[in-house]
Amino acid sequence: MSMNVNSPTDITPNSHCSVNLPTLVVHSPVHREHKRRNSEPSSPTLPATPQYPTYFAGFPSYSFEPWNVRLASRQSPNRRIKPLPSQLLSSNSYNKPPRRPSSSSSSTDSPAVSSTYLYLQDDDTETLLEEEIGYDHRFISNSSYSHSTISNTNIMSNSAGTMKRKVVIMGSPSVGKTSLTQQYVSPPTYNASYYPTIEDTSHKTVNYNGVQYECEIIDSAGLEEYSLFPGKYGIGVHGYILVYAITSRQSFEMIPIVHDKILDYAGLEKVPCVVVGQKLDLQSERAVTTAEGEALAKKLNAGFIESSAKDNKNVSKAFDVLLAEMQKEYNPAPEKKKASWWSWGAK
Ligand SMILES: Nc1nc2c(ncn2[C@@H]2O[C@H](COP(=O)(O)OP(=O)(O)OP(=O)(O)O)[C@@H](O)[C@H]2O)c(=O)[nH]1
Repeated sequence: MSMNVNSPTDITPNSHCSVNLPTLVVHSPVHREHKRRNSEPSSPTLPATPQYPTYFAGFPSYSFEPWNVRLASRQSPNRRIKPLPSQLLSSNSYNKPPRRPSSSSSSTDSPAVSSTYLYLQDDDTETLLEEEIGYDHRFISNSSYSHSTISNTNIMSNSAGTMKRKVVIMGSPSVGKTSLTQQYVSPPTYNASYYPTIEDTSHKTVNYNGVQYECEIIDSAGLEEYSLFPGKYGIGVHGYILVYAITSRQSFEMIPIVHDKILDYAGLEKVPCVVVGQKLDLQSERAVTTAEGEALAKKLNAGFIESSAKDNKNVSKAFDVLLAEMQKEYNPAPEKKKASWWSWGAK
């Protein structure tokens, strides 16, 4: 606000005027932090806030201005950053979702969510201020913001205490993903003919380690090295079966690539996985040793098994290994109570 001042007599104690004075703006880290914490009030011209009635209810609303906000997901601080989806940029405002519970939380189960980082980009200094949020990727990847589909597996699927598990089977073409799935879901099923899969979903209820799981198993199309990772396989998925054929070196080399794509998409350091060396019956054509398979699985922090869908060998074990990995991640056994000091003396 400014006003021309003609002479000193124009200025009276009550005159509504101000004089243009140089303003010193200091953008200290404290100032930026203050800005970040007080980013709540937004311009009245901003479009309406999208509503997330169930999942995001009860969390404080965050409003951002498009020129200094950028949302990115990443696995670790040095990883590549995904661009902000246009629909979120245009929305400008959303409710902050709940934090992702850590695997050590006392909850019996955890939601299949991805850790995502939210960056507030300071317009003056380009400093990235970040805030970790627990975040379901459907939030950004589904342009219709259809939150009715968000899975929160903290909730038991029914009164009998069954837990839902969504599993995706991935790997190179023709390694035996479909054969493995079919043999598991409805044994004995084995088809020597090869029909490339586009996508197939099947269900099986299993009891593992005293817990009943309702598994949704998605048999995906074979991936090539430069295939784009299908985003839908990074959403609400609890675990992955990464399949190669022991007869194909190339399919084995695809495993870390697929694994990396999954982590990249999910923005996580770790996802429950089992590496499966398929076609175990074809020993004479073996191109990948068991030790190599084990070493790779260890490197990827995954379970490992070799199987033959043809002979129905280790097929259900492959799924059990994944269930074990998922149990470790989502519903670990409660820590044993430490003996208190007085109980030592009582012995
Ligand atoms: N010898 C042997 N052949 C197998 C085994 N599993 C699958 N096959 C054969 O390998 C071929 C491919 O099997 P699929 O199960 O269709 O492989 P896939 O990985 O689902 O293939 P895509 O749909 O292209 O991704 C078929 O001819 C199967 O009969 C196995 O354990 N042993």
